[in-house]
Amino acid sequence: GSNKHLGKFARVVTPEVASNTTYNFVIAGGGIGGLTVADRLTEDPSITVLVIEYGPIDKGEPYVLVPGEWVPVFYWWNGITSVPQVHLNNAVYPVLMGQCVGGGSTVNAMFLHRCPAVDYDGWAALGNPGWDWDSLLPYFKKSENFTAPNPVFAQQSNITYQNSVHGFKGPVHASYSPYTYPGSGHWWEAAKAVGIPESIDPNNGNDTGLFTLLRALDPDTETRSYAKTAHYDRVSFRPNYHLLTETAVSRITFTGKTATGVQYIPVGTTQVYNVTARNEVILAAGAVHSPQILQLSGVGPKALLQSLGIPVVLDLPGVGTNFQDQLNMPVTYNFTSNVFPTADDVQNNATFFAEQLALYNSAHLGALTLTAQTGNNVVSLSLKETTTNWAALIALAASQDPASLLPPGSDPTVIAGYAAQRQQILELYASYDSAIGSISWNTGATTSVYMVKPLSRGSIKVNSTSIFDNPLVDFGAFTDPTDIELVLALVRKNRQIMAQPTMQQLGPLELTPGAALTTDDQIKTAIIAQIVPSIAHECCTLPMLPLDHGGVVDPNRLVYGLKNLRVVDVSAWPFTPGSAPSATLYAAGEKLADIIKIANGIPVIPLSTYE
Ligand SMILES: Cc1cc2nc3c(=O)[nH]c(=O)nc-3n(C[C@H](O)[C@H](O)[C@H](O)COP(=O)(O)OP(=O)(O)OC[C@H]3O[C@@H](n4cnc5c(N)ncnc54)[C@H](O)[C@@H]3O)c2cc1C
Repeated sequence: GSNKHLGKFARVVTPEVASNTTYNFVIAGGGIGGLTVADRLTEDPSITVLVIEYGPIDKGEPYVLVPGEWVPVFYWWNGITSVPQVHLNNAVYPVLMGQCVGGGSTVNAMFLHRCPAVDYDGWAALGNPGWDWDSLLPYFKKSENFTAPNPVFAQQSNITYQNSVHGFKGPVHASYSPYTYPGSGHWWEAAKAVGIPESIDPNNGNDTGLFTLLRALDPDTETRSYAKTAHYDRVSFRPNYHLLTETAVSRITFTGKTATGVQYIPVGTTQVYNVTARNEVILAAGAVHSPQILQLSGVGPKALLQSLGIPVVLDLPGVGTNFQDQLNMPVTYNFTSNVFPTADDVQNNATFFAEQLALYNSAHLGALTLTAQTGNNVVSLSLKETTTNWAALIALAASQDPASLLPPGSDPTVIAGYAAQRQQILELYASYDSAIGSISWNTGATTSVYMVKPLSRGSIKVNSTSIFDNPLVDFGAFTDPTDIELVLALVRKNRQIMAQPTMQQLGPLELTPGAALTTDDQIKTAIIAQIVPSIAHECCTLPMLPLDHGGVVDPNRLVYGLKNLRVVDVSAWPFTPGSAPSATLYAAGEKLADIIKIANGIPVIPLSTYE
């Protein structure tokens, strides 16, 4: 590896230094959850923390820092694909995730959005006190450094916001790109024309309606704000915060049922090291790899572990179940009279790109302040706002037998938890405040139709005893027949928006799925062929649910049946809430740091300090 032990204040350590040190906390994975918690725990100079991250530290390349130069193919888990998706013509799909310090936040599309309050309330209702909206809101504020847009620009671009729901002293920058493509106004008016209300502020607990995207963007430089800058660089003077990069945590070590540390292997080597965690081992390797590490450590469904000869520490049936993502049905167009420029011109028009790059470099303005390939506006829709057929779709979902939608032989506790979740989700389907989908036009050839509240469930299962082999990733896309109907409803809603006069002025011709496809069956056939079952919002594979509901962690995120082992990443969510994950992960990381401090007798800094 290329790590060096850089001296007294530098915290990037070698494998040898790490293994010769005893830490209070060892964190597996340096993404959003891991770095947020590491930062807050090391506020106390007497507490030592080691973060072990599989990937490297980025070098501040333009494709990381400059939104308009973003391409999500660097610092990622290259080469992981799903198992064939039975309900998608047996196609296989990439599994996009970040592999670097900062994890997904280094490579993501920078949308920084909270989810609907009722979704978090739904988490709490499933047996998780403390995870409702009211409990999370102070932590959302603590995590955030919100900068209001220039008032003239806000007026021109339909941006509204409520200062009362935002935080102004937190480490993660939240701001609006100071540029809007001219086509945006056409789409905004079209969405209004079909009756979609303008949102006052989609981060106030109701994220449905029509709004402008908020981004994880430093407004002084218009560069990415991410877990590395917010929770690592910002505190890089702390000698008690160690980071070991390009190293895989290969398993958790136990004495009896107590986690005592981890084993790790520098990537590209076979050398195994051990490190001790005096207080806790904290899992933060993301929704695919946290369950992989647990299973390799002997914690998971007994039959799976035994099939690979892994000694069983604890038979815990929920580990690796309940896998979810959100789905994207891209709809593409030819426009006969679109307005120049569009998001596509950043990619396709070298003259426009050069102009915009010069503007960005000189004044931090222009199209490169928007994440590549994206526009600025989104509509987020409840089921009732999506289709008049909503009651029939809820009835269709209610008529399913949960057990028959999970793999044969699923544990009864997992089935019970799935049934409880479905009941909760059906209530959310009936609510005007919870989104089932979102639609956004990039101002050029593509509209993204996201279905964000699936009922289908997949799984993560180890396939070998080596951390360096990919686990089997099954999205389980469309195992519940309701999900495709929801996508269909969203595709039809998108057509309604495109049919409005202000969009018709631009002359859109739908290329895919294609204007010629008009019947439900025709469109559904195209959805099956063209939908992407992931928008890199993988989650929920070590769910925070009661143990008799297939849960893996309790509301304090401690793994059931074991001591000193906690989960702080996206894998602990019970079900996917209706927007993008990162804002929630930053807030949850802040909350979990307080939970961990209290459990370990470490003084907590009062939340009021951050208001
Ligand atoms: C291309 C892309 C676009 C996205 N767009 C958005 C967006 O616009 N808005 C949004 O909110 N979210 C977006 N997301 C999702 C968001 O970034 C993730 O949900 C989030 O980063 C998950 O946080 P986490 O802490 O759970 O895990 P991660 O941030 O994924 O961190 C996990 C870390 O653990 C490391 N790791 C894995 N295995 C091991 C091991 N064995 N040993 C040591 N380390 C290990 C990984 O390398 C990774 O760095 C996007 C994600 C991607 C990939």
